[in-house]
Amino acid sequence: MTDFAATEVLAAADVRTWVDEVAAKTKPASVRYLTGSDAEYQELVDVMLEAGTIVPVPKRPGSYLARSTKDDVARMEDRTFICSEQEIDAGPTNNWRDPAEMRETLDELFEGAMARRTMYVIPFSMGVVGGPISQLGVEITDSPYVAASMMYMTRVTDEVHTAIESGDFWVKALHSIGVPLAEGEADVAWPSNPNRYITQFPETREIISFGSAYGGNALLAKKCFALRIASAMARDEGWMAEHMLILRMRHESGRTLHITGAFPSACGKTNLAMLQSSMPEWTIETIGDDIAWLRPGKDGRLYAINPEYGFFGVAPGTSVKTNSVAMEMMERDTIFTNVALTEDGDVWWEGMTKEVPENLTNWLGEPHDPSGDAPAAHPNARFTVRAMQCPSIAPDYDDPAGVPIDAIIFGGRRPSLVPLVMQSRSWQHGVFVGSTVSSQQTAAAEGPVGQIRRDPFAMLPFAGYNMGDYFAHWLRMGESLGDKAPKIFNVNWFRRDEEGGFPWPGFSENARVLDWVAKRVSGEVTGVETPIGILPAADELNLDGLEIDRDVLDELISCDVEGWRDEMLGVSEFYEIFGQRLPGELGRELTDVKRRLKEAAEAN
Ligand SMILES: Nc1nc2c(ncn2[C@@H]2O[C@H](COP(=O)(O)OP(=O)(O)OP(=O)(O)O)[C@@H](O)[C@H]2O)c(=O)[nH]1
Ligand SMILES: O=C([O-])CC(=O)C(=O)O
Ligand SMILES: [Mn+2]
Repeated sequence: MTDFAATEVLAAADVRTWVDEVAAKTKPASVRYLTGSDAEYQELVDVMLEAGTIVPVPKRPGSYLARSTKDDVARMEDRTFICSEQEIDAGPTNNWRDPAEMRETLDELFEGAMARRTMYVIPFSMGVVGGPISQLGVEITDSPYVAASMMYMTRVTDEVHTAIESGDFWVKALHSIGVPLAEGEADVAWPSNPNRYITQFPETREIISFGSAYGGNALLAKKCFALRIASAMARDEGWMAEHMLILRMRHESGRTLHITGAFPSACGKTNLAMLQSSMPEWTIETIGDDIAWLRPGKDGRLYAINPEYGFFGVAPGTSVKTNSVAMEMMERDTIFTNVALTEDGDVWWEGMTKEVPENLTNWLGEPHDPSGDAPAAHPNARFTVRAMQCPSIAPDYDDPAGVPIDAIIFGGRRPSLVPLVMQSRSWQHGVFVGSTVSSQQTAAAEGPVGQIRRDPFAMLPFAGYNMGDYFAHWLRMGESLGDKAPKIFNVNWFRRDEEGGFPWPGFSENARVLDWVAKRVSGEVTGVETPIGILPAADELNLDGLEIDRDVLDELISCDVEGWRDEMLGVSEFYEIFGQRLPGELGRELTDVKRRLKEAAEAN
């Protein structure tokens, strides 16, 4: 059954055992081990071209467009399960299933699931193989789209087998689109099964995903491993797995700082990571755009790596004006998913240019109707590209030791109330701030777009265990880091004015906020103490060359006491769901904020 001759990969013995077991159950026509070569990538491309899964994008060498079905365009949070032995260990924010029951359900679904398909075995490393913060995994999938995407997003290499053979830990990640073919049955361009399960078994560190081929549901190294499984590993082993970008700020004086930022899906991580600074004294280097693994180093500081090898970014809204770095990065060797196609063979999406080109083919492959409401590209259309193609990538972005973090920034999409930037009073207060992050929902997940929900640490859909315990883990990390802990901030680029516009110009101008963060880290500015945290004093934000009304800006950096008192009622309600698992420290922080707000209200 197993077709070793095809690649001559000497797979690690326990990988082979697992592969044989899965193949015996799922009954693929053949098994193909990948080693990460260009020839293999080309082979996957050829398979997909033949099947109609992708079409070339002639204007961009080595680039392709994949069109999914209408129902397989985003993460599906209601089909995502944490299968811990005890329900309480999944916590109130996760869907829980009993692991034995879940396995039984999946066992049935996987029976013969890969019939007449090729089963790909993909050894991958998150971080450089052998790095002190790195981890290994093997994904099995019957989707060539998933296999090709994994080759861009992770380090696919048979060195993984050598490391496994020498005893290194690895994660099993099993995926099937769940569409076996009957004898002679023709395939469709985007096969997927509407009966979907994205399951994580945090205790045995396993992932099993069925039915969907969409990124977050199927590229199992990403959200399933690097966040859900890794967060559980990190809790047990004293490190952190976070939904964070990582960037380096380099000042013309030579000073450098490293910052991580946790914003919910489609709330600006990729854009901030690739920021083109509007302040000439600062240059930004990209280290990661979505996931950070952090570990205390020998010097007691917190070090972060980007475990990924590529970017799976949101296309709509990306333009030469908003993110020229990303636009340049996508000029070649990019897999686009669910974008529109122009008449002359280029990709297009809403926000890419002001003018909508004529005669677009929309993401469904149909003629676009410019007079209608439907967008040409799906709002969660994505690009997949290797990190090294990014013009702003830090030359040492894959240093296995990571970079020492000076500041952590939380944020979300809040049309009102939440100021442009704020610093927490302490690590503990920062954990309170992170635990209360909330944001308007975006198209990155199925569900109502625009509704505000709590998304603590931007990890609501990604914590692999009880979120109350996750808060406690953050508090513990702060205790052990002591005065070497990064400073914690909160930002909001998404305030709206009465016309629905963004009063803060955002994008490159966010450099001005990073500049204030840097000055707070060095102690060059003092800020103003308010009940919710430290806000910039009126003259502390550098506004040189920026056209913004002073009153508008003042409102963006003020504390609306009454608004915040209401907000804290919502936080109290949210905290109740954690019961006994809510760390006492956070309850006390909430009481303190409420008291400070009350005092401020009475002083007025
Ligand atoms: N108004 C405004 N929009 C922004 C800003 N930064 C990003 N956006 C828009 O927000 C959307 C998502 O931005 P991304 O940077 O891709 O978000 P992300 O957090 O990386 O998203 P995921 O890949 O889903 O994790 C895009 O349409 C951006 O154009 C900003 O500063 N201001
Ligand atoms: O995981 C995905 O599918 C895309 C992504 O980055 C997110 O939703 O945060
Ligand atoms: Mn992103």
